[in-house]
Amino acid sequence: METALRIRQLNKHFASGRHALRNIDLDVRRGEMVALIGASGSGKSTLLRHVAGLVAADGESDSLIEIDGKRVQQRGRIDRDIRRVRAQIGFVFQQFNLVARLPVLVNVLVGSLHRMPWWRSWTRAFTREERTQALEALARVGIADCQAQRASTLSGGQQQRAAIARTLVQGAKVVLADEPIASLDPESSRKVMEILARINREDRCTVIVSLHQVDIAMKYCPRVVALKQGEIVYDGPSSALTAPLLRELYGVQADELLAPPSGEAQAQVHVLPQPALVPLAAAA
Ligand SMILES: Nc1ncnc2c1ncn2[C@@H]1O[C@H](COP(=O)(O)OP(=O)(O)OP(=O)(O)O)[C@@H](O)[C@H]1O
Repeated sequence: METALRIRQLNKHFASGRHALRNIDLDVRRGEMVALIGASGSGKSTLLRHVAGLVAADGESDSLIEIDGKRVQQRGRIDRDIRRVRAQIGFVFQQFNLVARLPVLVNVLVGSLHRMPWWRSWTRAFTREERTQALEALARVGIADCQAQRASTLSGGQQQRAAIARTLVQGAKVVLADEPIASLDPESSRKVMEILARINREDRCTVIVSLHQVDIAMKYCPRVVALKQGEIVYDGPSSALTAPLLRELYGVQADELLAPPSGEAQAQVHVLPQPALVPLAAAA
């Protein structure tokens, strides 16, 4: 088994005293597409930020996070070589994180900066080959015709697709998408999720995507990891995650996860067979 992500004993207390992540152990195999679900405040973003090496775990813990066998952080210390590890990780955040005033093509080309000598990255002297590659990535996500526009003029869905194109140019092995569809309409959400599923299938890119809605997770991700108050309460096939099981796991909070952004896929949750409660250990 090629492990794309390994997390051991991850704990995080914020300065406020909030215990945001509790004893997280998680392995994701290369080429998996995994949904991270949970009610608001359950720790999804905090977990992804730890995986990205943007936040350090509790110092006194025996924690470890590795991507593709390379250490992101251990015992609360971000690895010195984190830039090299991050070059393997593509980020797609809710807030798009594109440079608004720059053209879409340049935003996508930023994905290739880690392969360049510093002087070229400073002058943004991209080669013809790099530009062609960026255009191909934009074509794959269906927005090649927007390449010359400023990023700020794109719709939310288009900006998210540009962020995905940037991860393609980067050659990311693992894509971390933190609520990438949270602020999008149903049609844009569908497009973004389909593109993520396609790069997972076609490029064997490991995708870990945090989502609010279970119906979307079930539609696109074979595996679901569910968090509740910083703890993994379910890790298993999305097909086994039924509405009654969610209610059992989350109580009243389940309604937040079952509420559809549109009517689109919600019916799937209800037509599934009665739940076989999957114990955590067996599901992992
Ligand atoms: N920098 C911080 N300082 C203090 N507490 C924080 C910080 N970041 C997150 N938290 C707390 O940690 C908990 C988990 O937050 P997190 O943003 O990871 O949840 P989430 O599942 O991503 O929520 P949402 O779906 O609303 O984005 C919350 O209680 C939040 O208030």
